[in-house]
Amino acid sequence: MADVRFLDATRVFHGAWRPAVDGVSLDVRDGELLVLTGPSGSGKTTLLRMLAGLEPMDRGSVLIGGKDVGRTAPDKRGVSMIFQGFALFPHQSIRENIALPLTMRKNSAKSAAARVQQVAELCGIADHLNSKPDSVGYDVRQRATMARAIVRRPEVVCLDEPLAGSGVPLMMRGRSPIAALQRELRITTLYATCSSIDAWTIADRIAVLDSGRVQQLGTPAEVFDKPATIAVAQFLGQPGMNLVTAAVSDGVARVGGLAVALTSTQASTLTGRRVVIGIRAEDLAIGAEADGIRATTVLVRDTGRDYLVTARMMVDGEESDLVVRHASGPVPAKGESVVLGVRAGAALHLFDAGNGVRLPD
Ligand SMILES: Nc1ncnc2c1ncn2[C@@H]1O[C@H](COP(=O)(O)OP(=O)(O)OP(=O)(O)O)[C@@H](O)[C@H]1O
Repeated sequence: MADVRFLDATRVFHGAWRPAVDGVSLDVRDGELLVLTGPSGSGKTTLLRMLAGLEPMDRGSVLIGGKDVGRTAPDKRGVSMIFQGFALFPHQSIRENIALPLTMRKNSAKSAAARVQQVAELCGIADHLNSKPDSVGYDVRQRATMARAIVRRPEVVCLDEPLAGSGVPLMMRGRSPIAALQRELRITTLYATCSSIDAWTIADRIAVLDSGRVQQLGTPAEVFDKPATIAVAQFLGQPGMNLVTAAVSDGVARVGGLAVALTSTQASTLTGRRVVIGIRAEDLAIGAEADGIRATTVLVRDTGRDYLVTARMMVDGEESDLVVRHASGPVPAKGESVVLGVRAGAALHLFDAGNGVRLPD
């Protein structure tokens, strides 16, 4: 096993107007499950492919276990890469699927069989080796995917959207056997996903990418509680954070009936005269404050547990939508006027509207 270090890793595809991966410096700890997340096209796959040696680097370097592998052939890097979906061949048994990386390298049949058995036992699927992937459950299929990834004893495993297209329902995805197995095996793993929910539930640490750059690196709680940029705030959470632009005068940001006093450090850090106030849906309440934000309900969605109410407000002549998680009390009808207040004790997030960076708390 090994740690991984990207230093200024950069990849510019021919004809592209900006780098796909743009000066990424990132340390992945030995034995860690690091989730790379961010919107589609943010550079997750390209970064993994650079680590695996499948994509050249235009600048920067990548080190595995302290060794620069820039000139090391992909099959000598000790990186195992699993692409989208479970990627198990349906017509082959689980035994054959796990053995594939060995048979492709012409290992002797005897040693391959012994290694497959060993890995299957390690992954808790020895009883299913003769089954076809479609005839076993979700848990076994994920474990078989991981078994195939580690059969050649890699130093690092890369999983690129392993659940995409797998038909795994969202409610099951948080209970990830891949993540559970990774914790048992403690093999350094990079896991790319567009799903902030997957990232939140399985990661030791999350790296949020946007436009090829790492926006923030931290534990799920750190990143969720204190998003470093507007891009991270928008991306993480279901629904994403409400963001409202407010003008600042005399150290106070005002929008609708909402007034937020900036600390002196925040005021001196601000590069312009506008902030973006971030409020999570669960931190807003309907009809809580007479001096709250006046808005009109435009959409009400029943989640089964509560309601997500979208209310439209006008800010400087422009429409802006806020989503409120509404768990109790009368549900407003579409078209109804409402007043939105910030719940007592709720965390408000302040960002510099000029550069999108979080203001110091
Ligand atoms: N082979 C390629 N040639 C040209 N451009 C590419 C190539 N591969 C990726 N890109 C571009 O590089 C950027 C990053 O793509 P990448 O696939 O790494 O992002 P991603 O975050 O993994 O997205 P997704 O989640 O959709 O897979 C995108 O703008 C994409 O269009």
